[in-house]
Amino acid sequence: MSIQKKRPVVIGITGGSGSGKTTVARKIFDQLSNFSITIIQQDSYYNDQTNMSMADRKSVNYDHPMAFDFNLLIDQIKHLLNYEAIEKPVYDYSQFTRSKQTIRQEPRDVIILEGILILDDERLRDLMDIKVFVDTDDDIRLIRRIERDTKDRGRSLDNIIHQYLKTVKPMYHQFVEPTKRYADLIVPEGGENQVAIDLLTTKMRSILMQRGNKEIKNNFDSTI
Ligand SMILES: Nc1ncnc2c1ncn2[C@@H]1O[C@H](COP(=O)(O)OP(=O)(O)O)[C@@H](O)[C@H]1O
Ligand SMILES: Nc1ccn([C@@H]2O[C@H](COP(=O)(O)O)[C@@H](O)[C@H]2O)c(=O)n1
Repeated sequence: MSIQKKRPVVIGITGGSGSGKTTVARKIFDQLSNFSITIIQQDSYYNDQTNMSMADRKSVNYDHPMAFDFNLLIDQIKHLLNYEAIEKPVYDYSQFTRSKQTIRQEPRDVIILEGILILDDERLRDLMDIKVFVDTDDDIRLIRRIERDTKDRGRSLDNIIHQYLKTVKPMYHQFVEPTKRYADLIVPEGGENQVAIDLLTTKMRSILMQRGNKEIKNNFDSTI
């Protein structure tokens, strides 16, 4: 086995809202926690809308590729690939824009990139070693979204249903679902699919070994 130049492994995990992307990302994180590892969420890279009125911010289509700052995301992933730290933006759902604060993200050997449209941009796809699509039926995703957005994002049922019918569902079928063709692996049952999680972590370990990335015992430094 030839040793390649040390470089972080990037795994992209996509799928519709509520499909189980975050759950899969966390399971991979846990299984590879002996490596230096982090999760980057595409939601952190929603456009900065500080200069817009609240009414305008609320009317944005958050499921369209134009809602995201892909240039910043790609630029920051490239820095992490060069083992350079970044100042990661923080998204504030309550304000529908980026917060003033940023979080310093130190470089890691494993980068899990998770979000609804990460496979939509070819430049971003080209930075990934493994691409995964979490495939979950629309009705299940809607139920999960209702539960999450009422509890965690303070949204009303009327608002969630209106947004789902107006943008979330049509954008899923227009932009998210078509990126399935770029995936190396399609995972039904999301985080409950232990076989898929094991296959992915085994492959990632093998790439990490090939690149000379070492396991760190008691890796207290790993962050999400
Ligand atoms: N396979 C599964 N079975 C049951 N519930 C799940 C499963 N995967 C995820 N969930 C739950 O569904 C909700 C949405 O999952 P999450 O991973 O946050 O989705 P996403 O990141 O794609 O929006 C969470 O409450 C999570 O616990
Ligand atoms: N202000 C916002 C920003 C985003 N959303 C929704 O978040 C979804 C993506 O996040 P997941 O964790 O669910 O994948 C996306 O479908 C947006 O509609 C929002 O509602 N409000």
